[in-house]
Amino acid sequence: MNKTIGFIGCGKMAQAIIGGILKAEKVSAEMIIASAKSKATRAYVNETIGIKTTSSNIQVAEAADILFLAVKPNIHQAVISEIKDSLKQEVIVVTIAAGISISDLTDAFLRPIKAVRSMPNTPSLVGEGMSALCINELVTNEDLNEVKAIFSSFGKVEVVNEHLMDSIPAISGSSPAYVYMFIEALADGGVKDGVPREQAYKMAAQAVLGAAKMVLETGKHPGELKDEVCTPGGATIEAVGELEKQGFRSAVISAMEQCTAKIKNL
Ligand SMILES: NC(=O)C1=CN([C@@H]2O[C@H](COP(=O)(O)OP(=O)(O)OC[C@H]3O[C@@H](n4cnc5c(N)ncnc54)[C@H](OP(=O)(O)O)[C@@H]3O)[C@@H](O)[C@H]2O)C=CC1
Ligand SMILES: O=C(O)[C@@H]1CCC=N1
Repeated sequence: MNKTIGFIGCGKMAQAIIGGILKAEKVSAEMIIASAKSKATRAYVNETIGIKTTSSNIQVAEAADILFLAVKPNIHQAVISEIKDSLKQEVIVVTIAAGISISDLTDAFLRPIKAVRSMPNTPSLVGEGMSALCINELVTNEDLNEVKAIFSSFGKVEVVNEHLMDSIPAISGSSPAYVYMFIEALADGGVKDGVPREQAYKMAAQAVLGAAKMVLETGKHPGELKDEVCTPGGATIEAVGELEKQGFRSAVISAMEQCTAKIKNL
């Protein structure tokens, strides 16, 4: 792709996206430019990821054909005020910020812009991201295909109606955090029984990866796949019974409700 991709903000999520794009060889490092607040982040990104970095958000805005806003939601508005007069005419602006709506974006620019609201996740770094997108009416089919090509270079992408966007972080944007907690807990349980910690992490992570692939590749209902593991009268159903007793599923659903409530208030 022969487009300059700009990132304003280059923290954990932007680094995962840039790493994913570069690994997929979709865009070369010279075509990506990012700004960050601290010298430490700029030096780290420049040295470890190999892209150009700058302290000037305006420099990024002036260069970008596709401009990612990858700062926290609470400074989104200030960053847009700073760059709004420096954009290329046909730029596509992509926010990754949780809770920032298309109308928040377009209102802040004070002129019609091509706007994409997205919710990616950090597994983008290893090419296994899950991103949801929605667009405004100025984004053409060609623009959308270009944006989808970028997101699909580092994982899967779904276009959704904007009214669902506040619910996506709980499912796929934030959920890697809970999955890591689950992997840690599985490993701790193994360590408790004497399994060496490194082996326990590998076994737990591979079991999660394999189970996820089974859902995606067999097309079977997760409940059916669970039933296939539960040998009648065996050990797994004992674990399943205990998880139900401890409120495993309702804990996950309540956690997601908290996550979505926070997104709506960011
Ligand atoms: N982390 C995740 O898993 C996900 C995050 N998001 C969204 O991504 C966005 C960033 O989150 P995350 O990467 O976790 O946060 P980070 O704190 O890691 O990154 C924020 C970045 O913004 C930079 N920054 C701060 N102020 C400015 C400024 N005035 N101008 C330019 N850059 C600035 C920071 O610079 P410095 O490093 O120097 O402080 C940092 O690089 C958020 O809106 C979040 O909702 C979306 C999906 C998943
Ligand atoms: O914690 C957050 O607010 C962001 C949104 C999704 C993941 N991280």
